[in-house]
Amino acid sequence: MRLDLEAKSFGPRQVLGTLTLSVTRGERLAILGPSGIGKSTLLRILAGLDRQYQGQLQGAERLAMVFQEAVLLPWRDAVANITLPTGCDATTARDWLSEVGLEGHETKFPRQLSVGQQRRLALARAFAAGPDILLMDEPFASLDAATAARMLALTDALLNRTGAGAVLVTHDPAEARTLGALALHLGGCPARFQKD
Ligand SMILES: Nc1ncnc2c1ncn2[C@@H]1O[C@H](COP(=O)(O)OP(=O)(O)OP(=O)(O)O)[C@@H](O)[C@H]1O
Repeated sequence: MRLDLEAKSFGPRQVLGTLTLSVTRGERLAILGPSGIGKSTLLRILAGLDRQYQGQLQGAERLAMVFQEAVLLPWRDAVANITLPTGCDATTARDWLSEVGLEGHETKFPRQLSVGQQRRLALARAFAAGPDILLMDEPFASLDAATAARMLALTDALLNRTGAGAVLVTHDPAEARTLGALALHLGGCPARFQKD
């Protein structure tokens, strides 16, 4: 996919300026920058969730998104949390649960899972959708350091195994390095990609 952005504004306030971003299967990008600079706004444009901008988005790739909060269906068990949004069958869902270390938790509801387990369920759901590109908005934030490191390693392994590309929004350059992602730094007003 490729985004040629000219401008993104909220009302009279221009948040993002001219920038170009392209990513395909097997490639990994990280969007870095301070709080409020426009990282999530940029990711929402890439995801097709925000169409109110000047510019062009190209690409027919299959996308899946992972958010900072797991955003699960509270009244459905772990398997249904994967089958309902993705349309995959229960066997595939169980396989993905096992891939993320949630074997034995198939019939649990989100509230019966720890925060780290809920995040892994959200990751399993994202990969079960068979994405070409995984869009991730701070998926490792607000986890304790050990859990975040395990999630990062798991994400790396699953991206390797599936060949999916990734765009990671993060505050943390170390996360970008661990994933081997090309780091793009947003800065300025309106924000653009800064040269290193
Ligand atoms: N729906 C909206 N309406 C008006 N302003 C918005 C809206 N969404 C975001 N903004 C503003 O756009 C700017 C960029 O927000 P964004 O959430 O993209 O930043 P961010 O870099 O992801 O920040 P953080 O790292 O804190 O999540 C902020 O100043 C924010 O207040």
